[in-house]
Amino acid sequence: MAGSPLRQLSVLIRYLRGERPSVLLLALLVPLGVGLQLVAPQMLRRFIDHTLTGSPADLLLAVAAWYLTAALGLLVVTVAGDAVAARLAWRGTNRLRADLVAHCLRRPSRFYQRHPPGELLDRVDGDVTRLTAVMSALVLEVLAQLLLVAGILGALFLLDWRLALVFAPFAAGTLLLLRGLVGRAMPFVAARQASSADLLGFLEERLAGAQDLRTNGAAAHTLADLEARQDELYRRAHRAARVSVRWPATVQSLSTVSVVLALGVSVWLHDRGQLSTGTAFACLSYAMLLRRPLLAVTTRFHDLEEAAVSVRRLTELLRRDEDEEGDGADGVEGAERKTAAPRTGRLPDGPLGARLDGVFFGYDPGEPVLRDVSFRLRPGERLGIVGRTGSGKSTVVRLLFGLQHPARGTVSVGDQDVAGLDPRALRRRVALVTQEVQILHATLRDNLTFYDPSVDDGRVRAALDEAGLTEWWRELPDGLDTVLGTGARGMSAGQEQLLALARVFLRDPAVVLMDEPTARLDPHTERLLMPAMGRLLEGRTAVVVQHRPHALRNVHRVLVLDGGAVVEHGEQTTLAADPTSRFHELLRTG
Ligand SMILES: Nc1ncnc2c1ncn2[C@@H]1O[C@H](COP(=O)(O)OP(=O)(O)OP(=O)(O)O)[C@@H](O)[C@H]1O
Repeated sequence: MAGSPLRQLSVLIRYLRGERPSVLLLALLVPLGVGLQLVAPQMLRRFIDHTLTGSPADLLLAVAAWYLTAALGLLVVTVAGDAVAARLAWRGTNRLRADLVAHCLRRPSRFYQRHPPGELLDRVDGDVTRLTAVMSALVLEVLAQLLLVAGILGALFLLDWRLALVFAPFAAGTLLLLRGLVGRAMPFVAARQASSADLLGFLEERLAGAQDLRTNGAAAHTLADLEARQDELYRRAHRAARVSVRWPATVQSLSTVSVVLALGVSVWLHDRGQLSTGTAFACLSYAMLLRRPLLAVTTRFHDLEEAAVSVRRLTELLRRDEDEEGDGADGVEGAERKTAAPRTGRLPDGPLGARLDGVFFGYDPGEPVLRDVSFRLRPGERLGIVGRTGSGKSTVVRLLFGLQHPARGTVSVGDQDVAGLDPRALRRRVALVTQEVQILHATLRDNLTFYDPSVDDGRVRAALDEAGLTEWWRELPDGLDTVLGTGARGMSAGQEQLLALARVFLRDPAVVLMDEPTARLDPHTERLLMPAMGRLLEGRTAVVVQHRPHALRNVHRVLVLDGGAVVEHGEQTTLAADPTSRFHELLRTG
């Protein structure tokens, strides 16, 4: 029974820390329940023997009363044990779930590329819920049942040592067989669970993009894809079930053998006058009782193996892979980490400049995305970056925001190397606006303050006004308390983007990074956003990435990237007026 599933499950023990009273109560209830189950056949034995020997009625009544008391006691103990175990399991798994969510929140973007939301949901909720059921069953059933097997053998020994001699090898053999079987189904269960997570990831992705799929006529293909994945899941689930069902069937047959054995031995000893009728009956009761723990443990195997696979998947998710995923605290991709030195640097108050010096960078080794990129922005200066798709524009922004670090060269903000800055300190002074805006299912206030109660409503209102959302938010039914997001009040794409700007106004950063914030907006909405963007950039150092060069406004200088290299860099007005410049050509060709 100390096979691999139980070893896997032992990692859960740390989530039960602080639950000592409940664990102690269970440690009391489990043997008590086992004891009560063991005394019942003894009562029966006495009752039968007293009946056959013509004992007085009040003695028989007393034995019957004790039998009933034991049965009632067993009921109470079982219910109490179940309640304590369930509470223990819920508290433990809640801690595990919180640990997982905290871990996911610290992971860098690459982690989310590797684990789509559907798959994470399957782990954080599906796997953890599976464990809730098994954690209570594990503590109660497996321990109690093993104890019961030992107790039954002990009771048989007390009845007649020859009975124990017959049953001990049988029980030991069955347990040994079970031990050998533990873990056999795990690879199949793991394959089924992986397939199920894959299906959930697929569903989440396709449902999120339902509108695009429908408008582009890809619905039929999605359904065909779904069918293939469902078939695969069915095949794997079927295989796992086939392997898992073998063991209960084996134990069921062996249990039947044990009852026949009990009958045979009891009748033989009874016939020879060496066993009273009551004792023969008690022996039969114990043989029947022995089936229960063996069968329970066996049928629990399936759950145990499922849980063990879930634990393995969760441990894999929780494991920190420094080389691949960064240190988890700052969202920096580890492969691009330039230095392992602690990032504790702070930025000075007041306006900040920004610069890149001879920066080389690649997401994958041997594939440079930026090549010797340099520029310098004085405090309050604004740079526009243009270039074709894939030329490396967003990557420059990601480097300045500290999401990645260069392989060679230096990226600095406020004359400090970003690689040495505390990420939280950096993000207090540098803000990033992209085309992706996440609206939380929370109040308008919380959507701006991110649950920081120290931000007063006056500042929140001022930020909304500066973003040009005055009319909109004043018409909301509950003002700042109006709940936004999924299933609540809907917002247009332009309003969402303005809300993203309001978040930045509220933080009042020294440096603003804009990565194509208007890319998903139509030209009309884009124009509506321009005044707010102008106000946000005013007086701040900024880098604005634009795919469409004509949309580039409010910048002093322009940098043109091509294939990761700077091919042009100069004053926006000068370059726009020079018909030989790349910027002029981009403006002309759009
Ligand atoms: N996370 C990533 N992992 C691997 N390669 C990436 C990653 N992000 C971007 N790239 C690659 O790096 C190159 C530059 O990408 P980047 O997003 O910086 O270009 P861009 O100029 O901003 O493009 P666009 O205008 O389409 O947004 C591209 O070839 C892209 O495929």
